[in-house]
Amino acid sequence: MSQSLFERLGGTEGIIAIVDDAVDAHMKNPHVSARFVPYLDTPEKLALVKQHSVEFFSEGSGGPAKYSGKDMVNAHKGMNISRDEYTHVVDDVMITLVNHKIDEVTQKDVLFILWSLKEMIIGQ
Ligand code: HEM
Repeated sequence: MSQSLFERLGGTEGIIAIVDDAVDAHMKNPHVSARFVPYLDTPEKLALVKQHSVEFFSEGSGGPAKYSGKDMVNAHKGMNISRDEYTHVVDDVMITLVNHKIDEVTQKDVLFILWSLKEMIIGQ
């Protein structure tokens, strides 16, 4: 594999588009929408969370960005996210990757990263 994960996700532009569409999908997914829809009332906060998510996936995939958000435990602290909610968020991300025509090896790479973060996100 010669291209980095960052490159295979379409670089910064690609990751921005994926994060936008994944967050839209969370807003429409009845299993998790209540977690995300309130951010429509605070667009600056929504933009910051999206920016942090772009930085997170850029840095984690070999891109140039420096992540400036909270660590995964603290970012989700006090939310008591369930395993079911976690699975729905991962589904939304994977469907977004398919919609963006991201190849299957790259889908697997992202899935593994999301899976490896699971216990930092559930039940915090
Ligand atoms: C699947 C793995 C997940 C990853 C990699 C992830 C990643 C992130 C990142 C990078 C942020 C930004 C943190 C910051 O701004 O400091 C964030 C925030 C957030 N995440 Fe997640 N997340 C995941 C799963 C979930 C799930 C399952 C939910 C709820 C169902 C969720 C709900 C939220 C919310 C509501 C915020 C905004 C928190 C705030 O107001 O600062 N996340 N997440």
